[in-house]
Amino acid sequence: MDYVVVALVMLGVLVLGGLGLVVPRLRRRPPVPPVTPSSPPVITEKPVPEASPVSVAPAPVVEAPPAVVEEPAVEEPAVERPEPSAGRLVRLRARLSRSQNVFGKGLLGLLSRDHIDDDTWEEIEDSLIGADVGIEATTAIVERLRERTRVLGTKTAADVRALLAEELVAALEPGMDRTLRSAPTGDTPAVIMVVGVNGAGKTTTCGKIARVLIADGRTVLMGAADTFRAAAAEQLATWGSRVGAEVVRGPEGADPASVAFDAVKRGIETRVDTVLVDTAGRLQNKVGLMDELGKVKRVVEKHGPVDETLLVLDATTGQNGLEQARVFTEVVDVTGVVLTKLDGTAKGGIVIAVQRKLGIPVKLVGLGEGPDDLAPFEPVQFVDALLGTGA
Ligand SMILES: Nc1nc2c(ncn2[C@@H]2O[C@H](COP(=O)(O)OP(=O)(O)OP(=O)(O)O)[C@@H](O)[C@H]2O)c(=O)[nH]1
Repeated sequence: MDYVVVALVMLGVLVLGGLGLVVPRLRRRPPVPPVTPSSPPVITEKPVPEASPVSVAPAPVVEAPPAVVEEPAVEEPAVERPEPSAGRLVRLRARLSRSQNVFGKGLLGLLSRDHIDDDTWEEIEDSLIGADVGIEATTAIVERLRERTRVLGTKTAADVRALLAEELVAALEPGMDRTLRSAPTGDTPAVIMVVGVNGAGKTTTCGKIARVLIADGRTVLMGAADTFRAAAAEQLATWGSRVGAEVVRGPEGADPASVAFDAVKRGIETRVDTVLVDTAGRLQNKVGLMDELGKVKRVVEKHGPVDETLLVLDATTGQNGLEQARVFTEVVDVTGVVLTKLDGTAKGGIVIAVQRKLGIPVKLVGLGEGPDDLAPFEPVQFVDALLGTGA
């Protein structure tokens, strides 16, 4: 019996001991059974917690299209702030690199020779003529240089550079008035007409001038009186919208004089400082078209005098452009020249020829296709750029 009691006690101890071992183990285990049923969501959740912002995003993104923040951006085509006009020639001086080769390297090299004989002087003349300075101006420049180098006994490169610079600046007639008459008279805006042959860069120049004026604090309106070429009005409208300038245009083929008249009328009503009138390109030998240009001017003058008539000349057309220019000056009283595309030629000397032939100041120069690649012309800076730094 005792044995039986002892065996039962031992059995009880064993059972209790076994339970004591098992229960703590069960407790230590992660609560697997509850986890297992919910494991599928856990798996999704794993990437999801990190990914949730993204995967949640699709929902708002669906709404995003209407809310696309681009819409307001489309509404207000951020009005640009053009670069100030001051210092542009200095900034763009490298654009004259092709001309710099002629003037800076070529001429300075010749003039710095130890002994300048007649052949060298002829080479110097050829360089100037090749750079479109024109025969008359070249003769005058070389004569003065010959005399001054002889009298002064100039030898050093720096002295030669200074002499050449002086002569080129003198040939550019620095005393000419190059201010752009763009200031209103009382309540009447200044009117600037832009004329020239086809493709010289008139529309582009109108847009660039608007930017120059706006940069200098003026308000501007443009009239698209180039009604031949539908794209011209479109082009002008684009230039205008970029700087917040109103553009007045007529239907395609409309009378350019009436569009120009309406533009000035609108400019007076809205009290802008300056009205720019773009005209269609025309060949100087087309009498009808030249008469039409005269008419545009006369009609605009019903509002008051035209303050500035700018002739746009393509510098790459060289001496040929001068004949065209002369005819324009006869039809409309040209008050200033804009020489475009000087960046694309080695013939920067055309500036000298233009002024000498026409007796009209070059007021602005185009040095590239960029919106702010138009610079007020300044003889000393221009010559400095032609001769290049360190030359
Ligand atoms: N490289 C260079 N290109 C220029 C310059 N000025 C204008 N152009 C380019 O010359 C081309 C003709 O310019 P437009 O302004 O359309 O000429 P336009 O005189 O109005 O032409 P029409 O209305 O057909 O007579 C364009 O491709 C301009 O980008 C400049 O200074 N440098």
